[in-house]
Amino acid sequence: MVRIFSRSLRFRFLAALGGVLLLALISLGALSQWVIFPALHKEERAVVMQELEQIERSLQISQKELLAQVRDWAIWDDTYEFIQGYYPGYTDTNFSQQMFEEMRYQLMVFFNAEGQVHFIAGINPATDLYTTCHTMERECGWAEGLIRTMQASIEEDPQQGKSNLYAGSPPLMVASNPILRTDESGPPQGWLFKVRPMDGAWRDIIEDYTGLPTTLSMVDAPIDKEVAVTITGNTIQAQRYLPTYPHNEQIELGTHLNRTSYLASLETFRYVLLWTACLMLLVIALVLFLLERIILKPLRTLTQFTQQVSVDSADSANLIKRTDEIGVLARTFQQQFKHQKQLNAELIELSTHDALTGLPNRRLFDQRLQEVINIALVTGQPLSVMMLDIDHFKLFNDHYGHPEGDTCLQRVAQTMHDVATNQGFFIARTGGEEFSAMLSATSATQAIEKSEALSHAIDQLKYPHQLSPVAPHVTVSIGICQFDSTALMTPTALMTAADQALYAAKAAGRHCSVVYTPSLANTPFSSHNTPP
Ligand SMILES: Nc1nc2c(ncn2[C@@H]2O[C@H](COP(=O)(O)OP(=O)(O)OP(=O)(O)O)[C@@H](O)[C@H]2O)c(=O)[nH]1
Repeated sequence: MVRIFSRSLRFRFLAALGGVLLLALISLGALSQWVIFPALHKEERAVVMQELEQIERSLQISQKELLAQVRDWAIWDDTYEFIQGYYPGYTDTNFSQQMFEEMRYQLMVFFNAEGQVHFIAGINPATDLYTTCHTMERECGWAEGLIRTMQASIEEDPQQGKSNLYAGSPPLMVASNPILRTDESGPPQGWLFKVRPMDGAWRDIIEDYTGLPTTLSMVDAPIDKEVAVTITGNTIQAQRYLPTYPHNEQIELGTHLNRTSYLASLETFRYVLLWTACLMLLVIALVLFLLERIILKPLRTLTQFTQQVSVDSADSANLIKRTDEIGVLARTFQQQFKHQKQLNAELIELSTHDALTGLPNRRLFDQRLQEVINIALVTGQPLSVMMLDIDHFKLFNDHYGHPEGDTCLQRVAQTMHDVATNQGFFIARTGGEEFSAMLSATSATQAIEKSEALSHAIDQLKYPHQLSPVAPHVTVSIGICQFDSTALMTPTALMTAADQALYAAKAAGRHCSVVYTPSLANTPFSSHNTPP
């Protein structure tokens, strides 16, 4: 059963479809895992990196702005005079805590042409007190470290005119420029440094400007990469590691992005994926249902139909009525069946009937005889058989010719058939001009009556037989034998006995009926054509 199912069209189709479906689902999963999800993630990284670049640009703008401011002060004749000691009122006129706070400066340092401190102004980050000094001692001691770094920078690069980031808490933005005349003629008379803290206020400005969350901190341990992207829970962070002067520390400038929208698109995609898979399953289920209804079920019915299992069922009737290919096939099969049935019937007729007379032949007679003997044995009813032979038929043939002999055989056979049908017994042509009859529920005495009816009917034909010494017309001799159930006669023995009775009839002058008696047992048979 399992084997038949596994070979069936339905199973093979289901297996193939299952395979295709599995493949499609695996492909969908693989596509999501290795193409779509990474693409979404890449896009998310690109977005956060873009935002970081925006913040970096703002930082650069901020640095340029500070540089522009320091340059503005450094290339100013007042400053030029001040650094040479010609303008004593310069500091009173131009410096105040308010100016530092408005400009968000932490420190301004003027160096003379020898690189020595000329003037310092700044707000101490520890005390928030505004101080001005001419040396880096006492009130301005807090700035000493910074000032030494600036001096090292001047020694390293007297050209200055640049902006650097200095390590610190908070980190610092430092811009410097040589002090020159307004027309920038002549050698520099010193250097001016401006320091702006990159504190919370600075971050707020950057955030206002970019609209992006910004983080800024010193890196504890050095990191050997310029940029990093990390994901923590629902947040993706991007960090840029900026070097500080004099290149021994790093500032981490970063931004972060809430992944809600990314996770939402991921969720939407998964949802779409799930629904696609469900839809695929639904479509396949629908296809299978339609396939079953439209093709497989009719095919099954057609198969049963072709196997002749349910030719007459309602399903088969519906099958015949169909207008599609299956209907055409079913009608073709039906025609074939009819034709085959007809051929079979003709074949059976040919194999069991005599071609000349149309009467049953010996084969059918022998089959029936065995059956009626079995019935007689069961029911105990009498059974008789007859053997009939046309008298001097050789003379008939010799005189009238073989074709006329055939016609005579047909007329005699038809007459005997009519009588047999009328009297209710079975008759067959079992030899050339020899016929045999079997009479169920008939004793030998009753059989004599029927044999006489047969003989009389043939006489009535008055079929001319000029050379017959018996009569001027065709006559028959008949041998009769009743089946002896007690002796358990075989069909052959029964017919042999009837043949012996026929021989006796021939011997008795023909045109008569003789019933078999045991005294005839030694009579030679099948020689009813021989007695004179
Ligand atoms: N026309 C024709 N003759 C046949 C056919 N079958 C057998 N015969 C003839 O029937 C004849 C039988 O002859 P015999 O066996 O000598 O018997 P008979 O001449 O009838 O003599 P008895 O039987 O002794 O009366 C033969 O001449 C066969 O040729 C047939 O189909 N057609």
